[in-house]
Amino acid sequence: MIEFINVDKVYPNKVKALHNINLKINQGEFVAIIGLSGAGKSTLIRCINVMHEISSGELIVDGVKVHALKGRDIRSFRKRIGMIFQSFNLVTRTTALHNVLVSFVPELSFWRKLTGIFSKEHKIKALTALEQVGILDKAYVRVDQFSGGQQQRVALARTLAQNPDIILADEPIASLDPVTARQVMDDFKRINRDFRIPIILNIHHVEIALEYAQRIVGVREGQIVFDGKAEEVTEEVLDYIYKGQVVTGDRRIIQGEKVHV
Ligand SMILES: Nc1ncnc2c1ncn2[C@@H]1O[C@H](COP(=O)(O)OP(=O)(O)OP(=O)(O)O)[C@@H](O)[C@H]1O
Repeated sequence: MIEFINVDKVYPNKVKALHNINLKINQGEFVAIIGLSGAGKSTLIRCINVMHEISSGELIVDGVKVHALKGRDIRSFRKRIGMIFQSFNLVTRTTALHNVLVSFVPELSFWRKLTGIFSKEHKIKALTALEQVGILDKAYVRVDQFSGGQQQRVALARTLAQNPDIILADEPIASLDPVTARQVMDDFKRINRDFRIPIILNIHHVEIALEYAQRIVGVREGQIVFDGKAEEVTEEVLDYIYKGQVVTGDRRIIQGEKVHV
């Protein structure tokens, strides 16, 4: 479980990106974070794997007090969390298989690092991960010959090969066309369903978020202003998340509760 308790994040330039975040995400959930550009979505996600440190409050992941981790403990904690980026972060001049194998480099013995020879076990794990995202037949193709969607699938395979406890994705479909974006979202959904890995992603495509995620967290100006099921997200809720307006005049929705104003 991921738990934010009264979390604030203030960047060194004094921008307060998160204000008093209280959020619990359970095993197996598929959560989409939505909100305007600059609302704090990336910051929220990146605090979970300590790419950004929280400024105050507590962040607890599967019993680990993440806010108290230091040095080597941060590095080993990060290994348990898969991270997918908009830009894929692949080594483009090499094959899909090699891109997945690269994720095993930190655990190789000195001579294997030196020779670049991966074990049979690592190769099986890498090929299995490529099969899980449906591109096993392209294992030996260089990724610079891949479409954006295929590249994102390689990135997902690389993450899966690490057996992550949680998958975070920061705008994973932002640079993909709508058809390819849905294929990548299908992969996320299948992985979430088959392995019960919680998936937390931030996304600008609201209609895709509502189609795929079970739970929607709306962020505005660093605060959670909506937290509820995808089915509960109406036009009115979207107006509230994106514009701060209460369209029908009598309801305000804060963290899943409907508060009369
Ligand atoms: N490294 C940083 N240093 C200083 N300020 C930052 C940093 N990263 C983000 N910010 C600021 O924090 C606020 C939240 O940014 P964040 O990137 O989390 O928003 P976002 O909702 O993910 O936006 P987008 O959808 O455009 O990616 C913004 O005001 C942004 O300018």
